Amino acid sequence: MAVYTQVDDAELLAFLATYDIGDLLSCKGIAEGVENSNYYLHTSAGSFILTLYERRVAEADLPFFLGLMEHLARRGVTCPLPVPNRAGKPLGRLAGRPAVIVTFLDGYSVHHPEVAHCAALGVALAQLHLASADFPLRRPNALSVEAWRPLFAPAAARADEVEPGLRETVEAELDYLEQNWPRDLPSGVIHADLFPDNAFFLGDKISGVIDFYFACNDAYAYDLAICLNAWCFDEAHRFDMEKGAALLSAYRRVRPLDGAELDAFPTLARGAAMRFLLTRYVDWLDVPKGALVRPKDPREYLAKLRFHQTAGAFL
Ligand SMILES: Nc1ncnc2c1ncn2[C@@H]1O[C@H](COP(=O)(O)OP(=O)(O)O)[C@@H](O)[C@H]1O
Ligand SMILES: N[C@@H](CCOP(=O)(O)O)C(=O)O
Repeated sequence: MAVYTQVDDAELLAFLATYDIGDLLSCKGIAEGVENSNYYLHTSAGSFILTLYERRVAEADLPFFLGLMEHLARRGVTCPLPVPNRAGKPLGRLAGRPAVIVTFLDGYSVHHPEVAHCAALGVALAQLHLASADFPLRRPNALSVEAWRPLFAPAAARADEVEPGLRETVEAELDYLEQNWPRDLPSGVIHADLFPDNAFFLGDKISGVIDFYFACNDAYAYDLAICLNAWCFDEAHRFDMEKGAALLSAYRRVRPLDGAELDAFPTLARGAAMRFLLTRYVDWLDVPKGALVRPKDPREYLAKLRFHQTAGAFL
């Protein structure tokens, strides 16, 4: 359960009194997610999500994330909308944390996506890229290739506790990625964390996308590579060619990839595996005391990285 910050009742009621969202009927910590503290709020006016932003979210970036959700919603991408408080502001403070209330989205996330889900995601991702193209704010990707070595270095000595040989694998791969990382690909605002738990479905159709707190400006094809890794491997971490083909061809029907994006894709897929391997690895070693959270296994992304190191081109 991702609840890092416990909110006491009196504080919560005082916070909710600054909103026009009816009377509180129930408030429950949410048993998913790893980054922020999320609570499900049921009020006399409906359902909402209360998010308290934790260690990886810089307060200065919140106008980008909240503005992006409003921008995408205006362009037909179903995503949560920040609810303004009585003073007209979406952002408040609760239990010492920046906090927002957003609208609740119907739908469910699929734990084991099928081919049809991957195809639907490909369309939704391409539409998201087109819809965000004229979003005026910018946020560089704070977790791109330049950030990976500084993220790993302080924790490198403990890598073999997680998996023998992990340190050497990561260091050699960082050398490769730093030398070969593609630049000047078509870029814009990307979601950067569109995992199955962040896409909601009703039937085979995507009903909404959540969790824009890693969104940033970066290469569109990198976002596609992140999704390929997150959606198109089976539970034993083996690549599923049919799902990969479904995701990529559905994406390309809405937003074609150019030659440079196709050439770069294998390296982007390696980088996308490295990025989640590293954040999972550092989180695995450092679960905050008292947090109700199930850290995600870095070895899943080590397996995906190893696949891409040997797979070469598959587009
Ligand atoms: N707007 C929303 N509507 C419905 N459920 C939501 C919404 N936002 C978050 N959730 C629920 O909360 C969980 C955690 O949210 P998420 O944004 O992924 O958290 P984190 O940033 O901590 O990873 C989601 O998996 C989902 O079940
Ligand atoms: N998707 C990331 C972790 C971020 O968690 P999320 O619940 O916000 O998607 C991973 O799987 O490592």
